[in-house]
Amino acid sequence: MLQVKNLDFNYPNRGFVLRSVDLELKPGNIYGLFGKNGEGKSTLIKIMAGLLFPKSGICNLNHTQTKKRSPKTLQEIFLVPENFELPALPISTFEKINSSFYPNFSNEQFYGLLEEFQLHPSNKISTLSFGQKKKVLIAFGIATNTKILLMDEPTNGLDIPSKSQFRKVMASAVDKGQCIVVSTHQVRDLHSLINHVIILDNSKVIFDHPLEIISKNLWFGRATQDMGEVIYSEGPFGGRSILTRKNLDETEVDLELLFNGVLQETQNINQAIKK
Ligand SMILES: Nc1ncnc2c1ncn2[C@@H]1O[C@H](COP(=O)(O)OP(=O)(O)OP(=O)(O)O)[C@@H](O)[C@H]1O
Repeated sequence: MLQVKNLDFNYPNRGFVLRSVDLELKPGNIYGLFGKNGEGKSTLIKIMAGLLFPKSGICNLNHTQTKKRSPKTLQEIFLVPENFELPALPISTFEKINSSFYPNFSNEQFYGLLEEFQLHPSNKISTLSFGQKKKVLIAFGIATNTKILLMDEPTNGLDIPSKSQFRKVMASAVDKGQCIVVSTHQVRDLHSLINHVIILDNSKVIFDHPLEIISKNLWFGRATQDMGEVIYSEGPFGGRSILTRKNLDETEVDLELLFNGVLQETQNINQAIKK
């Protein structure tokens, strides 16, 4: 569905932010996009949304380059950016003006989500807090039912109850055939939500695997000496570790541990997955 091939990108007069990036994003998946500060997550998401153009290589949605910004392509992509400005209008007026750009927009879904987020259609957007504005945009983004839904740090600005509300809404409200990309540092907020992990480091994609394959091949937890070879460990012996799974019972993927492990032991972890 969304194909990124041999993509390079740099801002004017700056070094490369992205180099030789290859990705193949498929419908029905929720991708977690991780990377340290400044590794290019927002840049990649903006390229996917057709807001920035690659220096070389391609980013295609269903064989059409997003940089061409054709209406047919743009009506199938929605981006919830990290920072944004919304007009000083009641939420319902914002919906009426903007929903017409998205042929699969569902009013019912949008107003249902607003209710879930305890917002009223008559609320004037300019009077809302940043977190509440973000909820308006998240609800709107989900209700667009676009083929691609891109979310850059969606839980940034949400309070603790709203973060679990976000997970609940995402799990139940998103179309199961959609392709969703969520970039965040708050890996715990994506717990039980994503089913594919992408990690950017040093301008490159260094990890790109489905959660199912990760949990099939890696073991996460506090290891004892007889359990086998530790690939990555945090703290002294007995700290949280990643092991090759072999005959060990399946464990839940610890996203934070995986992220730290991949940054330190990129090759060994990728090898353990490909064995
Ligand atoms: N408009 C811009 N002009 C020049 N350089 C930029 C611009 N926007 C971002 N950069 C640089 O590009 C690099 C990647 O930035 P980007 O915002 O994509 O990273 P990120 O992974 O999303 O970071 P964070 O996790 O901090 O949000 C950084 O070094 C940043 O300084």
